[in-house]
Amino acid sequence: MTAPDYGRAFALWRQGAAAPWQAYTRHAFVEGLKDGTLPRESFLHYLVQDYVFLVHFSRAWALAVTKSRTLDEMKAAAATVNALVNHEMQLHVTTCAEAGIPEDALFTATERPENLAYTRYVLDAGHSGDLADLLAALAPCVLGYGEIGTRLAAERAPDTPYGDWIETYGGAEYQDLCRDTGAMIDAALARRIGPEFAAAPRWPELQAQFTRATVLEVGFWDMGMTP
Ligand SMILES: Cc1ncc(C[n+]2csc(CCO)c2C)c(N)n1
Repeated sequence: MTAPDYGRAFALWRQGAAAPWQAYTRHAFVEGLKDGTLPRESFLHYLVQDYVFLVHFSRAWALAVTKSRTLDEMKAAAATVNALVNHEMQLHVTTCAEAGIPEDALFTATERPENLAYTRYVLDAGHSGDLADLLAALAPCVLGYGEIGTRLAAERAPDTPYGDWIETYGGAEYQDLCRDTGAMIDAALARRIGPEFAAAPRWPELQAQFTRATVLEVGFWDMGMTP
C-alpha cells in the first residue's frame, strides 16, 4: 500500500527518518489495534495518557498561532486548536467514561515520563525556534496518525473493538485535515526558507526535529503497552 500524500516536506522528512518511521507506524500497539488483540487495559491507559498529551499539544498549536506570520497560518493553527480541545479530546472522554473513568481524572492524571518528554520537547522546539521548527516537531504526530489510520482502515479485522479509533483517524474528515496540514507546512517552509527548502542550510536541523519527534512517538506506544 502506498502512503497517502501529505505534501513535499513530509514526504522528504518521512524518507529521512525511515527506520524510526517504520517503528512508529508499524508498532506492536498499532498492530494490536488493527487485529483487536491489544489488551483493553493497555488501550485505556494509553487514552488517559493521550488526553494529557492532547492538552499539551493544544498548547503547542496555540503557540503556532503566535508564531504565525500570515492570517492563513493563524487560521490553520487556530482551527487545529479548536478541533483538538472541542472535538478530538471528546473521543477520549466518551471512551473513558464508558469504562468508568471520569473526565476530571483525565485532566489530573499523572503524566508518564515518556509523555512528558514528548510534549515538552515539541513545546521547546517551538519556543526556541520559529514556526518551521515547531511544525517539524508537530508533523509526525498529526500526519503519522493519518498514515496509520489509512492503513488500518484498509487492513483491520472486521471485529476489532478499536473500530472507533481507526475510523477517527482513517475517516475522510481527518484525512482532509492531514492534507491541509501538509499544505500549510509546505507553504510555511517556502515562506521562511524559500521554495527549495530541502536544499537550505537549516534543513538538516528540521529533519532532526522530525526524527526526534518520531522516536518520541515510538516511546509513547511503548508506554501504552506497559500500563
Ligand atoms: C501520542 C499521540 N500522537 C499523535 C496523536 C494524534 N494527534 C495529536 S494532535 C492531533 C490533531 C492535530 O490536528 C492528532 C490527530 C495523538 N492523539 N497522540
